[in-house]
Amino acid sequence: MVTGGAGYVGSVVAAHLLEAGHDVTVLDDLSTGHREGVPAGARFLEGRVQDAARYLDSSYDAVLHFAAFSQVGESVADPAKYWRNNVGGTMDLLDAMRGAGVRALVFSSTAATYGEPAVTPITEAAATAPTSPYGASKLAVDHLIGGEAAAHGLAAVSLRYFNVAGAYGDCGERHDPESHLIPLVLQVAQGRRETISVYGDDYPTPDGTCVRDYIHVADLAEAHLRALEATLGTAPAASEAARPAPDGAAPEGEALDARPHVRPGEHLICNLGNGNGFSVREVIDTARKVTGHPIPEILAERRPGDPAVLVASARTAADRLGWRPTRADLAGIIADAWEFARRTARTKES
Ligand SMILES: NC(=O)c1ccc[n+]([C@@H]2O[C@H](COP(=O)([O-])OP(=O)(O)OC[C@H]3O[C@@H](n4cnc5c(N)ncnc54)[C@H](O)[C@@H]3O)[C@@H](O)[C@H]2O)c1
Ligand SMILES: O=c1ccn([C@@H]2O[C@H](COP(=O)(O)OP(=O)(O)O[C@H]3O[C@H](CO)[C@H](O)[C@H](O)[C@H]3O)[C@@H](O)[C@H]2O)c(=O)[nH]1
Repeated sequence: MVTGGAGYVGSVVAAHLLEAGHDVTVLDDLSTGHREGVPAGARFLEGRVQDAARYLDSSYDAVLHFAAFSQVGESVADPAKYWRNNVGGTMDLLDAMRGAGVRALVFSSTAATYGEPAVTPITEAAATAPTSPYGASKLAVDHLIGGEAAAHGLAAVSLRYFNVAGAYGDCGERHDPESHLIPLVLQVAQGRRETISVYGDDYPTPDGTCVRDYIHVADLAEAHLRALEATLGTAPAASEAARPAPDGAAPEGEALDARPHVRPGEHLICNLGNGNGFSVREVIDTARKVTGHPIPEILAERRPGDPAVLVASARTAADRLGWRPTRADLAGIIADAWEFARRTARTKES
C-alpha cells in the first residue's frame, strides 16, 4: 500500500515499484494530490489514512507512507492541521497495520526534522531541532515509528529527503499552491509568472543565498524500493544489486554492499541527498541555461525558518541500503522538471 500515491513523490515511487514487479494499491484522499497522477497499473482507493483499518488486511506485505501535509509556511499559520493529519493520521495507520498484521513500513521523513544544522553535511546523528510545526510533526512520527517498531516488531525505515526535484515519466511536481524553488523558477520560464523572488542574499554562503541539496525524484524512488525490499528481507544480494536506474541509465559507483536487511523491531533512519549544495542563484542560473529564458529575479525578504545551508550525508543509505544517487547533475534534474512542466502545459491546452 502506498499512502499519498496521488501526490508528487508517492506517484513516482508507485510507478517505480510497479516496474520492479510489485503489486501496488494507492490510498489517497486527493486533498493535495491528483487522481490522474496515480500511475496506470496501480489500484486506487480514494480514502484517508485515518480510515486505513477499513482498507488494510493481511494481503498487504508493506506500507509506504507518503500521505501528509507538507507546506512549511502553512504549518506555521495552522499548526493543529499538521499535527492532526501528519501525527494523528500516522497513529491510525500504525494501529491499522498492527491489526492487519502488516509488519513493514517505509516513511517519508524530511531534512526539516534537523532545523538549523550545527555541522554540514548533516548525518542522522545530528541534533533534531525543527524550526516549523511541519518538521516537528515529521520528527514526532519518526519517534512514533521507533516506539512501534520496538514494542511490536515492525521493520521500519524513515527516509529523510533533502530537496526533491525533477520528474519521472508522466509523474512530476504539481503542488497548488507551489512553494518549491525549481517549479516556481520554471513557471517564470513558461510565462506563468513574471519574476522569481530570491528570499534573502545576506546569508553566510558564497553568494549570500541559501544552499540546498537537490535530489532527483527518480533516485529517491530507487531508495524507497531498496528500503522496502530491506524491510521485507527480499533485497537483492550484492551481485544483483547494481540494477539499472529507473529509466535504464547505468548506475555509477563502486560495487554495492551485502544484502540489505532491516530486522523486525528495527527502525532505520537514512538521509537522502547527493551531498552537493547549490545556492538559490545557482539554481536560477542553471534554469536559465536549461530553458533559454532570462528568468528575471527580484530580491525579497528572507523567508522565516529557512536555514542557510542544508546538505546531506547519505552515507547510511549507501552502507545499509546499497543506495547511490545516479542523477546528481543539477542541470539534468532541472531539465527533467522542465520537460514535465512543458508536457503538462501542452496537455492542459489540448
Ligand atoms: N517534496 C519534497 O521536497 C519533500 C521533502 C521531504 C519530505 N517530503 C515528504 O514526502 C511526502 C510526499 O510529499 P509530496 O511533495 O509528494 O507531497 P504531495 O502533497 O504531492 O503528496 C501528498 C499526498 O498525500 C495525500 N494525503 C494527504 N493527507 C492524506 C490523508 N490523511 N489520507 C490520504 N491521503 C492524504 C494528498 O492528497 C497527496 O496526494 C510527504 O510526506 C512530505 O512531507 C517531501
Ligand atoms: O520563490 C522562492 C522559493 C524558494 N526560495 C528559496 O529556495 C530554497 C529552497 O526552497 P524550497 O521551498 O524549494 O525548499 P525548502 O528547502 O524550503 O524545503 C524543502 O526541503 C526541506 C529539506 O531541505 C524539507 O524537506 C521540506 O519539506 C521541503 O519542502 C530556500 O532557500 C528558499 O528560501 C526562493 O528564494 N524563492
